[in-house]
Amino acid sequence: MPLVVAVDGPAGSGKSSVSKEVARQLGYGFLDTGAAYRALAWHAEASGIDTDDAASVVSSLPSFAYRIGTDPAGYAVHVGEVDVTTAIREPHISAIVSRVAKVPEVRTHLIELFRGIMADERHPGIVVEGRDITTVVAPDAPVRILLTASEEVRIARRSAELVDVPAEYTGEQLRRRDEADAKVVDFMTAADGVTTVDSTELDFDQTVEAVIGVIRAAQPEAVR
Ligand SMILES: Nc1ncnc2c1ncn2[C@@H]1O[C@H](COP(=O)(O)OP(=O)(O)O)[C@@H](O)[C@H]1O
Ligand SMILES: Nc1ccn([C@@H]2O[C@H](COP(=O)(O)OP(=O)(O)O)[C@@H](O)[C@H]2O)c(=O)n1
Repeated sequence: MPLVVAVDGPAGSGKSSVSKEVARQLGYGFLDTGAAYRALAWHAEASGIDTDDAASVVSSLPSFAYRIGTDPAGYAVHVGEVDVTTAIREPHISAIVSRVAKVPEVRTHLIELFRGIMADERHPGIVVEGRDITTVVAPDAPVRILLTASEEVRIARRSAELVDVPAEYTGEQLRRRDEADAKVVDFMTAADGVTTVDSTELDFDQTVEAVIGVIRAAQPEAVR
């Protein structure tokens, strides 16, 4: 089993970009778990399923042919033969993803898939990021981090990525999604043994350094 670095946090805190860069610098694998929930929402929509109906969402699981690599340099997400890497980031997917993520059968199914990917990892470590990694997916991970930032900063970061979308819409959507997601798992407060990294006042490189610092403190032999 590789060394697991578990990272949770709210939308726009930097989980994905920071975890990917940490993995690259340490020669580890990287797993973005949110991509699977997004891809399932995409798949349900593409199959003409009503994402408000939990039973229909569950019925789409057997045909959900999900593939994601763990190489931080070659990040790509596929459903069957379709490359959905860009499509799953679109605002209309962000708007419906919480509906599929709250279905217990969906979570059980995807958590099993994540654990399989972690067990198969060939790099010496893997950085796994999402909402329930430190508490449910890998509660025994030797390094567990909650990556946070103020809501204002998180909205500003997401808005900077979505230049064609009005900032008020992006802000409202991010707030609404965090609120819905927080009813399913708590990713706003650090569980016992989880170290908080607050990136509000840090730039990207400083945040990467802070996360590597937490890994170094917990596992000195893992980081030269
Ligand atoms: N500490 C930081 N300072 C400035 N920008 C950051 C920082 N961390 C992440 N970003 C940027 O903010 C945006 C959102 O980060 P992302 O990794 O997608 O967050 P999450 O996966 O938590 O939603 C990205 O454009 C990323 O490059
Ligand atoms: N471990 C996880 C990861 C994501 N998710 C769900 O997947 C959605 C997309 O996650 P994401 O990490 O891509 O979202 P961002 O933080 O990048 O905006 C979240 O809004 C949650 O509904 C989850 O329920 N559990």
